[in-house]
Amino acid sequence: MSIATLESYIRCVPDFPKQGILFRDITPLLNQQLPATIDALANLLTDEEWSTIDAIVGIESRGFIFASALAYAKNKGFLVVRKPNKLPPPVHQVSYDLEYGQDRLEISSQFQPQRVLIVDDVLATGGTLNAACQLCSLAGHDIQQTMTLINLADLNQFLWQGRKPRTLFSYGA
Ligand SMILES: O=P(O)(O)OC[C@H]1O[C@H](OP(=O)(O)OP(=O)(O)O)[C@H](O)[C@@H]1O
Ligand SMILES: Nc1ncnc2[nH]cnc12
Repeated sequence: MSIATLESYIRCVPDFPKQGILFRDITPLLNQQLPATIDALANLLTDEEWSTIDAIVGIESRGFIFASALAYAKNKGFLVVRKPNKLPPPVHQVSYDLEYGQDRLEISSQFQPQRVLIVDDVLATGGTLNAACQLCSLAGHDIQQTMTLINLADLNQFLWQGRKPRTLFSYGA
């Protein structure tokens, strides 16, 4: 399955959830092409790169879909970055800006440091992925790579320690 064919399952919805936002609806892709999408995401890293990863960090909530499926496919551990007041203590917290709003994210501080890949569905302004990177660092994890299904490249120039995220579908820039 080509990347262009997979991309055709993403629906563009103007002015959702607010005027001026072009929302990328991944639900048709999830319904029709989830296994092929997970395979394509897994192929964004080489076997050598996968060998450097102990656990995949998923960002609530759409990030959980891809991160947990990748953890299963690549036989890796799974860690969660969650919205506020969902995780029991002890946690680390970071506040950040969204394309449409403000939020806070948390990670558990109960786990030993691990070599991680951070995964989300969409990279828009980069606030969420940046917050997840900060949280992983606070928790002592070693960030090997970041990955998103979609990069809205007009809205960010995201780099973590000089490295670009791995992305399947990039729009703009
Ligand atoms: O790059 P940014 O501007 O930070 O935006 C990207 C984030 O926005 C969406 O999350 P949302 O908070 O809507 O949560 P959801 O996954 O629960 O729908 C999306 O799933 C990303 O996590
Ligand atoms: N434009 C967008 N489409 C889908 N999810 C998003 N999350 C943040 N911005 C988004």
